[in-house]
Amino acid sequence: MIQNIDIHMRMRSGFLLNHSTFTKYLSKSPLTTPPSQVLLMSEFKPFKVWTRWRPLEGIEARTGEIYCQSHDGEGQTLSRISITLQHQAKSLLQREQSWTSGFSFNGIFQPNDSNHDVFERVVSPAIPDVLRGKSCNFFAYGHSGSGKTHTIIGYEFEHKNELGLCLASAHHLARKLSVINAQSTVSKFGIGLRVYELRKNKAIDLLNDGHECFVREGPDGRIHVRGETELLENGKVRVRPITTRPCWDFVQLQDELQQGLMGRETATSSMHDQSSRTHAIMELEVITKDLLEARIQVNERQSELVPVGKMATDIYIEEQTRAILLTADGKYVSNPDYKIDQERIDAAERKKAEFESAVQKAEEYEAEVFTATARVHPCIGGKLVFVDLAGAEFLSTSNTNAIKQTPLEKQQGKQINTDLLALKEVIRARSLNQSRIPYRSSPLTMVLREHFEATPDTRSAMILTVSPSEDQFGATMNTLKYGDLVGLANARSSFAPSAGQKKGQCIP
Ligand SMILES: Nc1ncnc2c1ncn2[C@@H]1O[C@H](COP(=O)(O)OP(=O)(O)OP(=O)(O)O)[C@@H](O)[C@H]1O
Repeated sequence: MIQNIDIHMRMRSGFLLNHSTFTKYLSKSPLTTPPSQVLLMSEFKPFKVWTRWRPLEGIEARTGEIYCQSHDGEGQTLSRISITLQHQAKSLLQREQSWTSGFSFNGIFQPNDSNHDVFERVVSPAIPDVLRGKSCNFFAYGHSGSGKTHTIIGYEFEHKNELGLCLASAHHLARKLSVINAQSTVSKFGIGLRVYELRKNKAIDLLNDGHECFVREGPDGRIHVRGETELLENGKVRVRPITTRPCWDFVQLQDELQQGLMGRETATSSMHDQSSRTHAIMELEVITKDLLEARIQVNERQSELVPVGKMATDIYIEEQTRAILLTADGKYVSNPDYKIDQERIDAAERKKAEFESAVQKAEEYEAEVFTATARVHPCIGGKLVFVDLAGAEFLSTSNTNAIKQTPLEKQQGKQINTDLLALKEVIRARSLNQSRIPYRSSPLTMVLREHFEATPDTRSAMILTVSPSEDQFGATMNTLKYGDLVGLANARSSFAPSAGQKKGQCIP
């Protein structure tokens, strides 16, 4: 029998992890985010912004190509982009027919650049960080059909040059780990793969037959993505974490990833009929067998604690309820015939404490395994996270090539746009240094918070995928404007004025 049990219920039922142990692990445990509700400027964590133009596709050639120029800033590593419509579009005002960004882009990929070129410039420099145990995140952002899936996952698995960033990174990382493994007799390092997609308010575990998971903010202010809670036959409750599949070589990982992604939902967008209708998140974490086993032990102990904690709460409530009476005029008064059985309550609390202590021990053991493995090599826990966002719908009436959608597909398109609007607001709030970042607006932004707040010394990046087709000018401009906001915030943060430097000197 499977039941969905709200994570908060575990707290109400008295299931509380030891706080210091809990905090210690959350920084490296999968799928949890730091508890910051308010992101202060001092905590602002920028990431790089790249743009990738995709080639013009057959039918698009009829409507023409956007005129695009890029300019490198003098003495800067950042570039700016100008785009102009070559043909007059009646639906747009004159001022809407061209646009120029600030110096906000770390690099611009041209239509003939391969996935391998993108990997070499964007992700490859981050691998040494991952091998030092850090976390690096890569997002593809762009409208439907602009090339996000092509970039992050890829479509041609037989051609090494066209592997998407996720697989190209896995290939690279697996090679590095095999060298490390050859030198170590103590630990064998592998890649723990997690693949899930966000559909509306749920996370779907693609490595576990599409089981539903829930994105929730815990009472500790952290975001948890956890699988279904099951009530087993022996009365045990199991809170399933999202699946981590250990992969010991690249071929195994590629098989697992491809298999998992087959369960991803695709449908017709206004641009094409194989559109990803969900946001897919792929995590590659450096793991060992011992670490995964220690995590399983933590999960087992937590599962054992849930019913015991609930029992303690139930007994307490039962005793309190028996001790009061409801009078005919609707008032609660003490029941003179019942004396609270404090011994019963205390016995249940003692049992709960015993199980809490078992959880704590399992967590401490996990920490020991982690620390001991990190002494062998610091790569343990290093993470690469790839996010293939569902494409924003291009709703312009001027798009004569738009494909017809069913009402359900239109509805999905609206949901995607709502999520991406929330993302845009988060990006805007960050770029304006607002004290409150609206991460709670959508499950997407809740999950992405961890990635947005990644440590400042990582090489995390957003890749804006854009189409050169004139009939997608508005969507392309919107994507570039998002990136511009992020890039300018990046510049502000990186070039925060030091003594003697004028405020805003590096910002156009
Ligand atoms: N850089 C590129 N080089 C060659 N082909 C590309 C490139 N980018 C995209 N394409 C092709 O364009 C089409 C649409 O790309 P893709 O499916 O990656 O878009 P998307 O942004 O993921 O769309 P959606 O959000 O609707 O899923 C695919 O056929 C893809 O192979």
